[in-house]
Amino acid sequence: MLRGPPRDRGDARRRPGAHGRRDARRRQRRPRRAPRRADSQAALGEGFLDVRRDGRPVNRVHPQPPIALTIAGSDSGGGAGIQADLHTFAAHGVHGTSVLTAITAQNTRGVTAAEPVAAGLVRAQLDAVLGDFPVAAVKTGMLGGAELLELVAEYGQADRLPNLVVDPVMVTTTGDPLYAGDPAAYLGGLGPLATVMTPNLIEARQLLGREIESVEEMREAARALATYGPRAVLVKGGHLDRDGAAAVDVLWCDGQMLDLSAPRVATRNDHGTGCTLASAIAARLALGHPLPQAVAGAKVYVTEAMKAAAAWRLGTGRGPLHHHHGRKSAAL
Ligand SMILES: Nc1ncnc2c1ncn2[C@@H]1O[C@H](COP(=O)(O)OP(=O)(O)OP(=O)(O)O)[C@@H](O)[C@H]1O
Ligand SMILES: Cc1ncc(COP(=O)(O)O)c(N)n1
Repeated sequence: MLRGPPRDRGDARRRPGAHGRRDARRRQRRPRRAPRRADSQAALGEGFLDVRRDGRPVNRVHPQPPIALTIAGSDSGGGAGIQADLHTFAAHGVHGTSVLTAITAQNTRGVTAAEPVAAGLVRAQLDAVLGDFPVAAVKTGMLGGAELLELVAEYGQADRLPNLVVDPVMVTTTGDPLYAGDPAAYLGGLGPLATVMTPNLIEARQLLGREIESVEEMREAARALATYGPRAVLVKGGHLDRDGAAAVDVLWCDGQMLDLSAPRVATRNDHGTGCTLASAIAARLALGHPLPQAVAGAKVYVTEAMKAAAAWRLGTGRGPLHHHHGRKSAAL
């Protein structure tokens, strides 16, 4: 279990008196564990979330949450894109900011229309967010084509996109194309700037121009993609062996290969799994988790979100995940 600093128990415990003195004696006896935190978080106040074994964050009192940014398209159905990312940030106790790159007319059955946001307006959103908030981690999703990809790369090259998680979104679960540019531009443009790239099987095939049919070939693909400069590459195996017992992803990180396996959830609600995974990684990086733990924890979070939504019928096609599983509604 990843642990943060001890919980702030509130004013009552800080008042002088018997309990206060007893607590003070206990604190003296117990050696204090040094909190782990990212440098970028030092400026953001105390504390980050504990994460349970099942990946759900433990609710802690934060003087203020860290901030993450998603640069992605809107999904009118609320299952993927910006909407999934902001749900995921909120579920992790991270304040979400967003730069909209495209508007899609989309539901659980597919995409019926999509328009990119003008580059000038994307730039204005980036300047508005990055010029004001101390953003601790960034996730990119749908960029639509070369123009916005190059624009985002410009901000990365200027060191303005810390802890950059690049989800090279090219096509939806339902088979609709979301990227019109050359796949190689992803590797050249964002590869060297990425902390981690998270292609699914189809995207990894397009990026490398070769077939990937097995976990061993996913490992080779992760190694090959890492030569373009990202610190880590996660090749996702959601589309491999759909009838198998496990959903296996492979992570190449700092020269080491890790297989991340989770029980395969029997569900038709798998819309937005890739967006959710990438934004959960970004949220955990913003919270100060080390990279491999951030990726492993994010995968557990996605598995639990899939399980919790398996019986939902929110649309007639492939529905969204339950991003806030394990949490009570604010209306209760
Ligand atoms: N049925 C499932 N049960 C458990 N985990 C799954 C299942 N399907 C996908 N996953 C996991 O979800 C994450 C996203 O994987 P996937 O390969 O589906 O990415 P993606 O295609 O980018 O997602 P999306 O469906 O949003 O496009 C991975 O960790 C993958 O292993
Ligand atoms: C705006 C937007 N961004 C990303 C996806 C990919 O998600 P999925 O493959 O689950 O449809 C999507 N459908 N829409």
